[in-house]
Amino acid sequence: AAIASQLKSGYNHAVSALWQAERQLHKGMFIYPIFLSADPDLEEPIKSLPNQYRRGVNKLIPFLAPLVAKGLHSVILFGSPPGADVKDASGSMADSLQGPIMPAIPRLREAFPDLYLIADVSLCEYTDHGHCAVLFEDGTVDNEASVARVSDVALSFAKAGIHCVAPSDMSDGRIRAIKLKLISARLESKVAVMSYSAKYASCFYGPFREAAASAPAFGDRKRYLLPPPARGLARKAMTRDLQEGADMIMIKPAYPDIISDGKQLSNVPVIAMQVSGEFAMVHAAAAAGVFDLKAGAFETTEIIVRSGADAILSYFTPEFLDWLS
Ligand SMILES: NCC[C@H](CC(=O)O)[C@@H](CN)CCC(=O)O
Ligand SMILES: [Zn+2]
Repeated sequence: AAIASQLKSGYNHAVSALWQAERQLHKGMFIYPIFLSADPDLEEPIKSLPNQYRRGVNKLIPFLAPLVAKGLHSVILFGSPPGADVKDASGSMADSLQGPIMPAIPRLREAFPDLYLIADVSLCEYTDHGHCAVLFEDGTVDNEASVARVSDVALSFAKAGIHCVAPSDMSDGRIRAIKLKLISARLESKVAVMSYSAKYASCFYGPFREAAASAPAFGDRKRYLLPPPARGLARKAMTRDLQEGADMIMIKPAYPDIISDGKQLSNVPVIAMQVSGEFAMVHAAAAAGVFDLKAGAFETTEIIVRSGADAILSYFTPEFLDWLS
């Protein structure tokens, strides 16, 4: 019994301590969130998100080149729309050739042939009401119209050459609708669907909404994003999206228990997003002297990976490309 009680021998060296980590951080698991502007030459810092910028494609390509050389494997594109004057009820700028995403996809594919390109599919940056949905007159979500619109946007991105569409709207049935449209376009084997399956009505999205001008004009997202105390609903949403054909499922914010549940339920990659507020909190804590920034970035990310995440959307991606060998 005394012998079994000895633990320290198992991690008494950096190498055996490394082996205690069932899952290792590596560059290939980082997906860098990009705020893409419709103005091709724009490059402006985002106040609420340390070291993050809104960029047009002409500035984004030279910015990404050294990161790709350092081992960046994937980016996810979030549109930051040209301005409120072009927003409307159905978010028509989302997949417009005058919008931020459509013109950039072929440019990025050509500039970085090996980079895995993901596009967020959401309407909130483009709708005049700021919701990730199409609404009825009374302001409630019209699920059928939302599914139709979101799946059309996903198909547009697919036709433009994106590798993976990531619908973040949480409309019921949008995964099946997107899959069917990809099949009808003969793109079902070329374009993956990464479903934001367990997306919560979290307070941790604040900095993003400032970055992408995507805050709801009225009300909140509580009627279509999951209530933070919910756990069974997340399991139900993840199971449903997997049955509808999701190639990967995403959890956001990066809640460890929900990531762990997702890993149990899923035979495909489980992706976690360390969202803007979680990222900004690490910076704010480090600035307040609570802990060293690098230590905080590593530990919060290692917790996400320990919980089961196979890939992570992280605003710390550029730093990890330097920190990881
Ligand atoms: N749909 C895009 C914005 C959405 C938050 C929201 O619903 O407002 C998240 C991305 N899908 C924000 C992510 C973040 O905060 O980093
Ligand atoms: Zn949205």
